[in-house]
Amino acid sequence: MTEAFSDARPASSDHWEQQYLNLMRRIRDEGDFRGDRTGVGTSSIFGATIRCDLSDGQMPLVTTKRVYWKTATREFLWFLTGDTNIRKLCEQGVEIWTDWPLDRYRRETGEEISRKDFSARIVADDEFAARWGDLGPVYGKQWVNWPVYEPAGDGLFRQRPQGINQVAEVVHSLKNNPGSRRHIVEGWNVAELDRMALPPCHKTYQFHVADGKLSGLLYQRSADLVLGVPFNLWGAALFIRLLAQQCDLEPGELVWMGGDVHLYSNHAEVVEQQLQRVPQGAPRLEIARRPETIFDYAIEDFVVHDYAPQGALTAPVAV
Ligand SMILES: Nc1nc(=O)c2c([nH]1)NC[C@@H]1CN(c3ccc(C(=O)N[C@@H](CCC(=O)O)C(=O)O)cc3)CN21
Ligand SMILES: O=c1ccn([C@H]2C[C@H](O)[C@@H](COP(=O)(O)O)O2)c(=O)[nH]1
Repeated sequence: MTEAFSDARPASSDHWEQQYLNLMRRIRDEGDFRGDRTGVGTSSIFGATIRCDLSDGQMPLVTTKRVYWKTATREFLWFLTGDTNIRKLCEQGVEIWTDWPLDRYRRETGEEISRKDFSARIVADDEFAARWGDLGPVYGKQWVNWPVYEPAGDGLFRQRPQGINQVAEVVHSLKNNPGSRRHIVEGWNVAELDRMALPPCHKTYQFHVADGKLSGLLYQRSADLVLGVPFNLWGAALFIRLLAQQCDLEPGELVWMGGDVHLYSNHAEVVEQQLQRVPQGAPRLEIARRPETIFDYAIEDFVVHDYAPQGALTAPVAV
């Protein structure tokens, strides 16, 4: 390659987000079109990787459209509480999970309530929230309270009052045995999948320490590239940042691996618009406080610098 040619390359070609856009383009051009569970239809490929450097506060925050990183952060902090009821999300104006309980409510009662009214009722009415707002034993429950059963004699089993806190265990293992190959947080509890509103998509996190740096790998079995993945990349990077801070490590790299990575057919127009855009800037996350444990962060602790996203692109979510 000549000097002149290499200078002519757009500065963005080594921007991490180019991997995201290249994947989007590849699925658009080469994906297998099929009907899917939601009835919307997708183009899909199997197996993809995105790698992002997290040094100096860098975050994989998509710049070619506005991504609500505070919403994604609130969702992540909610996972860490172990809560599985959408009420705490709705209270904060986070509606990304509301469509699933709403769908069930409409199906079971036949009532044509709007999403706004449903969410308001979840917030206002304890009993209603308990009856209709729970997603089943999804992410948070498995992360911090994976159920354990122990023999109770006579061939019977009882559930231990406290399940396994995988997140606390990973903090412990990172601090005490950094070279371990077993730093894993798993959401795929096979025995409980049928009680979950949706089986986990970002199902397996693995962490790795080398040279004082903490890297993380997320295996996501099913990936809505337009709506879900920007949130999932943020969440996975945030997970690394929180663990790194708690364990006195520097953030290393995020490796994202997708299984079935897809574009919903009703996102086609958004995809075309987004593919015209060029990634710009390097947003950074500052964590303003170091709380006692990984379970004590609050939304106010997070400040994003240098995020000037291109215009919002809205797309419908397939339920
Ligand atoms: N089809 C589908 N895609 C998903 O990404 C997804 C699911 N289902 N089901 C479970 C969760 C819920 N997630 C969601 C749901 C909605 C948005 C969404 O509508 N995002 C908009 C608005 C964000 C906001 O309201 O703040 C966006 O423009 O990113 C994102 C992630 C991710 N997951
Ligand atoms: O964090 C998430 C949660 C969900 N998704 C997407 C991936 C799929 O489009 C749907 C889930 O449908 P399944 O039939 O269970 O695969 O939600 C995501 O991308 N990220």
